[in-house]
Amino acid sequence: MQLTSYETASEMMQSLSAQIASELSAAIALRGRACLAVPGGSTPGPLFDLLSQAALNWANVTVMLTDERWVPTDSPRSNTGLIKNRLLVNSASAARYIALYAPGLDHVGGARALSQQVAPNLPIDVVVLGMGADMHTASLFPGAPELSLAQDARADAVMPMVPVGSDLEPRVTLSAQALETARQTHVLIIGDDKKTALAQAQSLSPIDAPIAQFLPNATVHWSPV
Ligand SMILES: O=C(O)[C@H](O)[C@@H](O)[C@H](O)[C@H](O)COP(=O)(O)O
Repeated sequence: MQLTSYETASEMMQSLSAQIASELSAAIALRGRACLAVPGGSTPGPLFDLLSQAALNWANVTVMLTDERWVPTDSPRSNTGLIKNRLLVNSASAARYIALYAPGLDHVGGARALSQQVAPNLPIDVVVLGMGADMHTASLFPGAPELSLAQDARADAVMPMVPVGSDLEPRVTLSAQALETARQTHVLIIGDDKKTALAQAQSLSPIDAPIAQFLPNATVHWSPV
């Protein structure tokens, strides 16, 4: 794991956006196309604002979420809303987007159907992971009954998940295998509570701290505020 600390979130977002753009350009130069997976939540909005303006051949980039809340895409809880408003704009509006939501299906049937769409795009070239203070990443939640299935190397590309002990909605998540096989892994976190959680995760197993599985190959980007 490499930890890069920044003084401010703004400095961190600029640096990470430039790194991602360069990694996607390199993937396009090598293979003609690139796949980018990004988190939802409250942290990455400013990263998306910058990345959407990056000069690269977005028509050859497939964008997907690392995980999605199982709510209609016009819900304020939908990560797709965030992606459409802040990433798939400017130059990045030319990118192809695979939404991790299927109207008319529940999160279990939806995960099965979406796996067929996601699998041909693997491996991911660049994944950005968020992390909660409980050490979840994507929607791999500690304590969830579905966690070990999503962490099985034979899991479908997209798996259902219901966070435990909260009133959060059901979700779908990329499987641990789909996330772990990414060619470049960035973890993006802000604040002292997440730095403490990161340190704790390094000595725990992925069952207790799902982020732990991805740290050996990750660059972690952290700023205090
Ligand atoms: O849909 C989501 O909530 C996520 O993709 C999730 O994994 C997120 O990255 C972490 O929960 C951190 O969330 P914050 O950035 O809001 O702290």
